Amino acid sequence: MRKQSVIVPEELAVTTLMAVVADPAAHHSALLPPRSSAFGVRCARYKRFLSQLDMGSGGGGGARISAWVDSMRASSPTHVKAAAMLSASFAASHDEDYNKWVKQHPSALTVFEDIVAASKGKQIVMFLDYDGTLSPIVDDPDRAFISNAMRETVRDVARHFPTAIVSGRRRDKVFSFVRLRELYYAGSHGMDIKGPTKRTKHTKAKTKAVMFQPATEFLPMIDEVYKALMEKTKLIPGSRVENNTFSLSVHFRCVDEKAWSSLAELVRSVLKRYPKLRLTLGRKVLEIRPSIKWDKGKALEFLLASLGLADSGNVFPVYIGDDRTDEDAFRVLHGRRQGLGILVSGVIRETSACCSLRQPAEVQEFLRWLVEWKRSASLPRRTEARKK
Ligand SMILES: O=P(O)(O)OC[C@H]1O[C@H](O[C@H]2O[C@H](CO)[C@@H](O)[C@H](O)[C@H]2O)[C@H](O)[C@@H](O)[C@@H]1O
Repeated sequence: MRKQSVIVPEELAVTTLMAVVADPAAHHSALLPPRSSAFGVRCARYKRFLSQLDMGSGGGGGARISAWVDSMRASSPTHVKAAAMLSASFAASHDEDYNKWVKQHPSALTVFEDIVAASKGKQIVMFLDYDGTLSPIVDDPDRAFISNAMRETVRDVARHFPTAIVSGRRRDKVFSFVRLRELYYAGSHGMDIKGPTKRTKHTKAKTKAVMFQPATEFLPMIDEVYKALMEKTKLIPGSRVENNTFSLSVHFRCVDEKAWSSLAELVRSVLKRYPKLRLTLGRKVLEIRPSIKWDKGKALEFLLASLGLADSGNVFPVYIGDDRTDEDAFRVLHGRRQGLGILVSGVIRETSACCSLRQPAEVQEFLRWLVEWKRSASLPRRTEARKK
């Protein structure tokens, strides 16, 4: 039995401001593979899809920023509103909606048997986001540690399937948390890719050389903006700028809501001079990155190609992520009609993922099940081989 859910004010505030500025392009979410699905539950079709917030700093960017600031103000719940949201009637009606949503995006644990049936005969490739997926969201980005148990689970996963971590963070920072050399790492939202430095049965010698950085020309610009933001954000208590090498994160998790608009204005004023950079919104974080056509979805495609699986019909990529930036990868899977996107969320979210998991603990459970399934599936084969 799944736990009852209550939407938290933070999620509501961010979701509301996203709704105001997002691209209302229609999009359908469907279970993959959509036609030959072996899954018992079909995903619903969404009326609208909130594409990733993209506030280019040039041209109309200013107007869109104001919309963002306005919606931020409008959507920031006061304490009274927050208390009302947590009232019994709010919780009950939200639970009803949430249960409907979960029917459309079933728990990957509930439909586990269907997932492995759909992957039968195919090479599973695992793509894992880091923050909010492998580690819980915490106030201090430098302390978003992965647990030892999760690390061991990911290590086991990598023994059985080619595995990549795809993160908005700096590649070396993610590596310093995860410390598994047998994985692929795609940092800076996929703009900094490196293959495993430890050989596994999935990583042939040549994959060691995998290295791809499509945005190197932006490094001086990113560095300049980092310095400017570090200086200016000193004025906003609780704000924090993180240098992710090919992108920057301006955190507002610890900023008083009353100062959000000042922070947004300040970021806008810096970015005005850099039309080649764009701004997107994550979980209480503004992400600044080059406006090149490269994202986590492209990184997924690049990694499949590096594994020699780009055009294979026999590949089953599984992408697990919690962030809006992960939607790019979910969309790629949707477009390829291949594999499975799993959104990590305990609240209703518009997504192109087919399945859901509520939190990192459930991600770990799912990964463990996958390893167990793979081990037991290869047992008879191993026994046969020993007999010969
Ligand atoms: O792609 P991801 O691996 O999910 O990285 C996205 C951003 O994650 C981090 O920020 C988020 O997690 C922090 C720690 O829990 C939290 O304090 C923050 O509010 C979240 O937005 C990371 O610090 C960013 O650089 C990443 O871009």
